[in-house]
Order: sequence, then structure tokens, then C-alpha cells
Amino acid sequence: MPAQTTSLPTAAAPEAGPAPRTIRNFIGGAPVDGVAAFDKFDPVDGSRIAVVHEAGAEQVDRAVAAARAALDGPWGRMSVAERARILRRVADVIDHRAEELIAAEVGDTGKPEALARELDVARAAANFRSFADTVSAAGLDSYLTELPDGRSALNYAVRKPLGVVAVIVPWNLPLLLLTWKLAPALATGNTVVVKPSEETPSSATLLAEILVEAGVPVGVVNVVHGFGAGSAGEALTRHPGIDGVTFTGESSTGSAIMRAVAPRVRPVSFELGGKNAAVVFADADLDHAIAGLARSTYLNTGQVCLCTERIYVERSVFDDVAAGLAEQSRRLRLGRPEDPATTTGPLISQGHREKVRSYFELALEEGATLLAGGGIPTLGGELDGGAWIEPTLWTGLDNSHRTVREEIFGPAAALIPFDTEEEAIALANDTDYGLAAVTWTSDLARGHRVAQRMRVGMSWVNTWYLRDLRSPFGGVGLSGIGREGGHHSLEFYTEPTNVCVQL
Ligand SMILES: O=C(O)C(=O)/C=C/C=C/O
Repeated sequence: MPAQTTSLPTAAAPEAGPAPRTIRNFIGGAPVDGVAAFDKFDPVDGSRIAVVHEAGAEQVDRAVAAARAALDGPWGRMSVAERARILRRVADVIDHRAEELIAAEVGDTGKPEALARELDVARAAANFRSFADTVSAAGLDSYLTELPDGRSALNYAVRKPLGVVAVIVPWNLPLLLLTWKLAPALATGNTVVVKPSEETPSSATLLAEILVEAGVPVGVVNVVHGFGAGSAGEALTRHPGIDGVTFTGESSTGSAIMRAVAPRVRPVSFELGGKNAAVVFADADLDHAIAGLARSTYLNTGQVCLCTERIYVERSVFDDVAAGLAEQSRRLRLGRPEDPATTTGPLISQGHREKVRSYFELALEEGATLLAGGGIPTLGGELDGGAWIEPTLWTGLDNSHRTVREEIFGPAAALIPFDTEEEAIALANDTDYGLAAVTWTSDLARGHRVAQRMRVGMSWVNTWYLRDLRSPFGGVGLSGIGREGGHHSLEFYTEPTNVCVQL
């Protein structure tokens, strides 16, 4: 069911289950009504769980003004040590209020509670602690300059906040990705206006309250809800008061944001789509590789930008890997988030399910052989109103097919055989994207060699989505611009001024 944009919410019509919550914008430390409202549906059963206030140009303008005022206030003059202390307190409050954040994330996405606990909310606290450390340890770029003519000088660069930053985040890992951007932005003294996805308004709104509770001055973080084009997202990226945009999401939206900021030549940091490859060599520990492939293909119902959608397997072990992975996909348990037996939740919405299902049809039209899944499951009861889809695998496709070239962003992958290392690398790099790759082999010299030749930002060997928050994270080609993580984030969120003093 598409989100309904209606006039401002009145008393909700009587309906089964608890009355929908109302979610407002958060500007200058206070809840603010929008110009319209849209419905948020539970992906588990299709029930309406919230009515969300859509920010119009006026609310976006107020949010940018609040952020600018905060930048010119105590926050802009605060020491690094004080900001790092506040970030650490944010992490502590996140830990303390973890159950509320888990409930918010699970309510909006339908993901298993264990996943929200172990990944989304755990990483939110870790992100704040990591950037409190990074900003505290950051030194200055400085040189003692000695010229041939005998003059000497001291060169040093001070880093100042970029300013008011637009933070636009997606619906797949809402809190993880919001805090991955918010932590370094705040660590470096910026103020922000956040536009969460219309599919996942809850955790961002709760986080805004947590930040104030932890001591972040009001106005430093503002949250406006709505859609992209023609809504809050476009109003925000076009706003003359925005000094930069950080965005994670679809590549086509990244292009639209670049066009929006182009007239004012504002910097962008983009982590975009992917069509990520895994390469399995015959000498790999196949049990380990198959388990790893199941995780990289199906984690978060395949709704992670790093998920594998292309699996290249050395021909001599192709049938073993195909059979093993098909068995792993059949073992997945689709079900309610609170059920400990559940491994896999629904897709985020009926609309997204239609997109993923259209690729299931396309794959068969392109000549695929279905190895597992391929349809809409019947789970019974209220769950049949949810956005459920079967974990799926295909063989019989190749790099010429759209199913193998276009991002599906669901629990589905194509298995394709190869014969030589050179061929495997060429197949993996034959894409317009370039985000992540995984190489499975017991020959570590080959692991390093192949991983380095992958045209991606992140190249894993014998593991997937193992993260060091200090390492560079991002992609090439349609997968994005810039890197996040450690000092890479500090470089985006600050502007250096180099001072040269003759001695
Ligand atoms: O793990 C991270 O730091 C991260 O940014 C993950 C991004 C996933 C996008 O879908």
C-alpha cells in the first residue's frame, strides 16, 4: 500500500490494534507540525502504525535557521574535549534506552529483534564512541618550512566545521546509518538537519530526544520528515543555508542531490547503491564460504548496500556451492520480529516488494533456472498483509542480463561459474557499481591479490561485513563519492584553514 499523503491528521479512524502514533518534526528542540501527513505501515502485517507530519519548505527553513543559530551559539565555540565528552554520554544514553530504540527500529522495518539489538542499536552507540575517540586523537597538519633563500616559516592547518549539514539517510539500517553520519558531524562541531526515510521515521525522532537528554544543545540536531523530490528532501538539498550534504541511498537519488547543490557548489558525501560480487575459489573452505554467502546474501532480507547479488564460483565446485547455498536459503525462518526463531523479516514495504518481485519475473524471462525461492510466501494470519518475499537463488544467467547488472536490494543472488582467476576478477569488475566484494579462498596470497584488484571500496577475504570503524568506507562508480570512517569522515565534515607564519 503506498503511503497516503493526507491533510493534517485528525482523530484516527477506528481500526484494529493500537491507534497509530503521531510523529512530528523536531526543530529547535521541540516537536513541530508539518504541512501534511502521511501514513507509515508495519511491513510485518500491513497495519497502519503511525501518522507522520510531512515537513514543507517553511519547516525546512525553520530547521536550517535553528541549525545556523546553534552553530553561532555555544556549540560552535565548544572545545573538542567537551564535544567528545558529550558524544560519549550520547552513547551511554543509547545503551540505557536501547530497548526503546530497538522497538522503534523493529516497528518501522519488521527486522528480527535480535538483528536490531546486535547490529543497528549496538552500532549506534559504537559510532558515537568511535568518533569521540577519532576527534580526540586528531592532530593538526603542520610543517616547519625552510626555504633555499634562508627564510623559514611555520605552516599549520586548523580544521573548522563545514557548517550546517543536511543528513539524508535510508530505511534499511536507519539508526546505524544516521549515527554513522551524525557522530562525526557533531564531533567536528557541525549542526545538522536530518531527513530520515519516509519509511523509517521513528528511531531518528527518538534519537533527537536522546541527544538533547545527553547534553547536545537544542537546535544542533533537527529532524524533518517527508519524501525526496517535491518534498522535504528536495527543499533541504536546495536550501541556500546548507553547507554540505551527506547521503546514503539509491544512486539515482544521489544524482538528483548533486544537481540540487550544483548551483552553490556544495560538497557531497555519498554512499550509494551496489551490485556486489562474491568470488568462490575451489580451494575455499566451502562450508565456511557457503555460510558466509548465505549471510552476505540474506542479512536484513538482502536490504544492505553491501549485500551480495552476484556469486561467481569456480566451475569444479559450482554444484556443491549451489546445493549448499540452496539448503541454507531453505533453512531461513521468515516470521515475526519478536520470535527468537525468526532469521528473516519482510521487505520494507509493499512498494519495494513489487520492485523485488519484478526482478523475480525478469530473471525467469532472461532464462534463469530457479534454484530456491522465487515467490511470495504464504505465512498465514495477519502476516499475509506484510511485505514478505522468499529468499531466492538463480543459475543460468550471465553478466549480460539485467538481473545481474541492476541492483535488486532484496534476498536474491545469481550464481555464475568461472574457470580462471583472471576471468573471476573480470566478471566481478564488470559492473557500473563498485561498493563491496568478497573473495573466498584458502590461498591467502591469492586472497590479497584478488581483493586488491576488485574495483570496489571495501574488499573482504573469507569474511563479510567485518567492520573497523576507522577504515575507509565507501564506493566507486555509481556506488558513491568520498569515504566515511575514522579520519575520512573528519575530512568531509571540516574545512581546513592553513596558517603560514614567517619565523
Ligand atoms: O557499516 C557501516 O558503517 C555502514 O555504513 C553500512 C552501510 C550499509 C548500507 O546499506
